[in-house]
Amino acid sequence: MAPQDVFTGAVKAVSTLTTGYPKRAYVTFLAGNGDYVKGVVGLAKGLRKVQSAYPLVVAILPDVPEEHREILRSQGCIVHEIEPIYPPENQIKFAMAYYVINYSKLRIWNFLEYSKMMYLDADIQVFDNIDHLFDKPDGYFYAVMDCFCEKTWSHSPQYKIGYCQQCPDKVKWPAEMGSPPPLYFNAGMFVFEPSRLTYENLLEVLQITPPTPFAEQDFLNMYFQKVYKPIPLVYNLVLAMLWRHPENVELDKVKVVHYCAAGSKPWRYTGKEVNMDREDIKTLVAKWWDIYDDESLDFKDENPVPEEDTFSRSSFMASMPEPTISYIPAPSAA
Ligand SMILES: O=c1ccn([C@@H]2O[C@H](COP(=O)(O)OP(=O)(O)O)[C@@H](O)[C@H]2O)c(=O)[nH]1
Ligand SMILES: OC[C@H]1O[C@H](O[C@@H]2[C@@H](O)[C@H](O)[C@@H](O)[C@H](O)[C@@H]2O)[C@H](O)[C@@H](O)[C@H]1O
Ligand SMILES: [Mn+2]
Repeated sequence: MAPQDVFTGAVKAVSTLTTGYPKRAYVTFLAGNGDYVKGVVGLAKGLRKVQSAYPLVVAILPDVPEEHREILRSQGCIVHEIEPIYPPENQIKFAMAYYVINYSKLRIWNFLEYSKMMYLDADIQVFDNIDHLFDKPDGYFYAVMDCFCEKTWSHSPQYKIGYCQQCPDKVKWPAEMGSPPPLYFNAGMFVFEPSRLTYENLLEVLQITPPTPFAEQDFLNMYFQKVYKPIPLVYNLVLAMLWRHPENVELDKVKVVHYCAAGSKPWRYTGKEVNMDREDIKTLVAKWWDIYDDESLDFKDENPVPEEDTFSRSSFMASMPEPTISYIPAPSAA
């Protein structure tokens, strides 16, 4: 079966069958014992600030230390340990060497207790409520279009001729190069449906797909090409858009900011890298810190439950209908 056929024919997630209630959640990914855990804490607090109705699940690799896992639980996150996924043997030079760990993100398709999820990178912040995206019709893959103008794309034919899907009429795709590349999304944010069938097929297809510079982002673009639906950039502002395509950006309307430009990770920000001394970047980094430092946004655990109950409680909560009130995650599931 071609990838997209498997996707559209996918079996609904178990949760819809067992509870009748569509279980929804945000999900992010955390690897290593470094400082990305600060990104996840910021994201958890940002979702609380916009009163999201859904919990934040964190897919963590085994190398995330217990201390970091505890920090995440104390912030109301539901912590799921996953096994890494590696691409087939290859000599590829990834755009960033650490991108090889990002294939592990694919485990989230196996989070079958949820019928619909929104993946958000840990270097993303949500400044306005975006719960409505969960109501988008099933059967598609929703994400924001990326930009090809940064040096990270210098390996690509589009970069070499100065073509970018964000401004397809500026440098037109030459007819002699065939049809222009299909619309390409940034994989830092997307709305998807967990499914056993899709999950197993993703892993099968991955093992026969030669890796490419943008790792799992390239792979996901290939896999979901036929069912990909672009959504407005207000849902994932890739920072490079500010200097590459300012005409496409209305900063005061942006709901989600993706701190993916080199030097823009707020928890590591020095302002020294190219473009990092821009006033809009300084403002966006400060906005991230305002949330991270806001103690009123810390999770209040009214009825703590000992850790060993975490999973039983979360599976119990998994069978309960979604809370219709603001973001109060399973008291102890986190
Ligand atoms: O050391 C790392 C590197 C990456 N990540 C996770 O992998 C995602 C993708 O990496 P990154 O956001 O740095 O890629 P970019 O969007 O900047 O290309 C991050 O947001 C994190 O969720 C992580 O947990 N630890
Ligand atoms: O592993 C590949 C990564 O590729 C993407 O990041 C890139 C991409 O957006 C480029 O277009 C930008 O130029 C670059 O800055 C940025 O880091 C995703 O954000 C990330 O989640 C992950 O999938
Ligand atoms: Mn990112």
